[in-house]
Amino acid sequence: MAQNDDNLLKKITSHAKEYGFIFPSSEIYDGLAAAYDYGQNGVELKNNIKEYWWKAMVQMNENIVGIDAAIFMHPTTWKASGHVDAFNDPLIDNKDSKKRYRADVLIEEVVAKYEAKIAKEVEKAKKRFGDAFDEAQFLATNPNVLRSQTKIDEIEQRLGASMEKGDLADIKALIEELEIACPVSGSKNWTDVRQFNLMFSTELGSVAEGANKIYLRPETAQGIFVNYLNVQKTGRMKIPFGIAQIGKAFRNEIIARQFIFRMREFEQMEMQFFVKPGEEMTWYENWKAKRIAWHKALGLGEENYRFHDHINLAHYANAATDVQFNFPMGFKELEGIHSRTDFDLKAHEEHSGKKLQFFDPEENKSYVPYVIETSIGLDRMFLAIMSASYTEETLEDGSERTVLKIPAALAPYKVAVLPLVKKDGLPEKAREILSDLRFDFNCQYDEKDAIGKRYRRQDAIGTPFCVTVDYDTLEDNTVTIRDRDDLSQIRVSIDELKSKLKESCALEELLRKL
Ligand SMILES: Nc1ncnc2c1ncn2[C@@H]1O[C@H](COP(=O)(O)OP(=O)(O)OP(=O)(O)O)[C@@H](O)[C@H]1O
Repeated sequence: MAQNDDNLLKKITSHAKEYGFIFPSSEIYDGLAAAYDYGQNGVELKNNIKEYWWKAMVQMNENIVGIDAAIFMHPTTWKASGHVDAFNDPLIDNKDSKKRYRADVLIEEVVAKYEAKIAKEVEKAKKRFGDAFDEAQFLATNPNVLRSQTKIDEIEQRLGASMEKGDLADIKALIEELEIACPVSGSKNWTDVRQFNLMFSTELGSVAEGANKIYLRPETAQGIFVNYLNVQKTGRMKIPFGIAQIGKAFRNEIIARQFIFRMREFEQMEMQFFVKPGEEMTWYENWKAKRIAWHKALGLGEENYRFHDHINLAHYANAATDVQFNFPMGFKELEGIHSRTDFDLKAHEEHSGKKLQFFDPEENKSYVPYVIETSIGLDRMFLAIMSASYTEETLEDGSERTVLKIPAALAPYKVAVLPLVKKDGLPEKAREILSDLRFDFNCQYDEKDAIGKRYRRQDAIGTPFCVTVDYDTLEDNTVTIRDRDDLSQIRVSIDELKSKLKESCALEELLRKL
């Protein structure tokens, strides 16, 4: 996959719409900015991603359980968590174009340009030195690379420190020093930087009853924190233990764009792992390793992942990293792993006046646990899979195909059953096979058009296997299995069809790799 490939993102967006994965929300009214609906194939892929995550977290770990908390929470929750006072993004307007930007994103784009420069130098050197090329050595010694890297470090340190302190004047100063111009007007005529709170608010109850301002949760984590003792007591959980949750979150992002990468309504898969104070760093490293293994087991290409450790930490964290993925726009955050200390639980103790301590029978004392959080955006995971899977190929016979090489276990449909022709008892035989397979797999049946065209339709939605029923099937009870990726075809007896398909597309195979 090429970096910074706007064209690829456009292709994925239109493919996703054309093949029923993602539609713009309320499209008949010209859509709503940055809101999307998942279509008939999209919802299947999304559910499969959820299942992979849920099973890897909850089913495969005896000390992790799940919950499903309400989106609306008592408003004091968000005071305690710091979101009311500090869940802000710095925004800036260009006075000439009247366009609004996130000030930190404008600065990060300069960093991305230096990163692209480094990548270009590496590419050039690779071509020049061939097999003798030592990338690590090159990165550590090449003067152009070192200059760019120093610049990146300087900018990131300064931005991180100003964001941490909320020093808006310095963020503006940095924009001026870097001579950042508005991409629309080309001018450097900027307003001051202002804070903008990202939480959506609404009112609970009718105004007549005395309305109460409440928020749509901006993260699912707080629903876990306020329930941690309920779960611990009723589930007889002992530290260390975790609580997992999948659910919607809402953020009034200043600029929501890049398809489903940044939306105002999105879904998170979060897990909070409660540990003994002092043991958090061991667990932090442990979860980093586990989460990257979960990603890599999908086979989307190990080179597409990297960790980005935070130098400047949020007020609640004592260590944090992002799992970045090589999206069409370059490497960007896909998941965050944070050591959140006891910040949240202590804050909820203070604001609620309730004790949130765990009694540790081994130590014979009570304490507020420390927390390691893993937090991944479901929609971003969806986009990661779509970007790594989207492939345009020219086949041996010169024809073109667009194929989604989605990991088989996550594909919306695992198998399509296709009678070679629509007569002579083949459709009946195909339906008989289908009626048995559908207990184990999400299947499609298609008898319309020539077989080649039907294969293409399945390629476009990422179905890993097509089972073709032909005249021989009626004679010897065998069918052909066609592989989406290498186009190989094997003949198998109908009796072994299920087990053959299971070998390649059962979620179990993925989970066993972890
Ligand atoms: N607006 C959004 N749209 C889609 N997914 C999101 C959005 N904001 C956050 N996420 C997802 O939720 C995960 C955890 O949220 P977290 O608060 O750590 O994100 P973040 O650091 O604010 O993300 P970013 O820096 O990209 O805004 C992110 O890794 C991302 O996958």
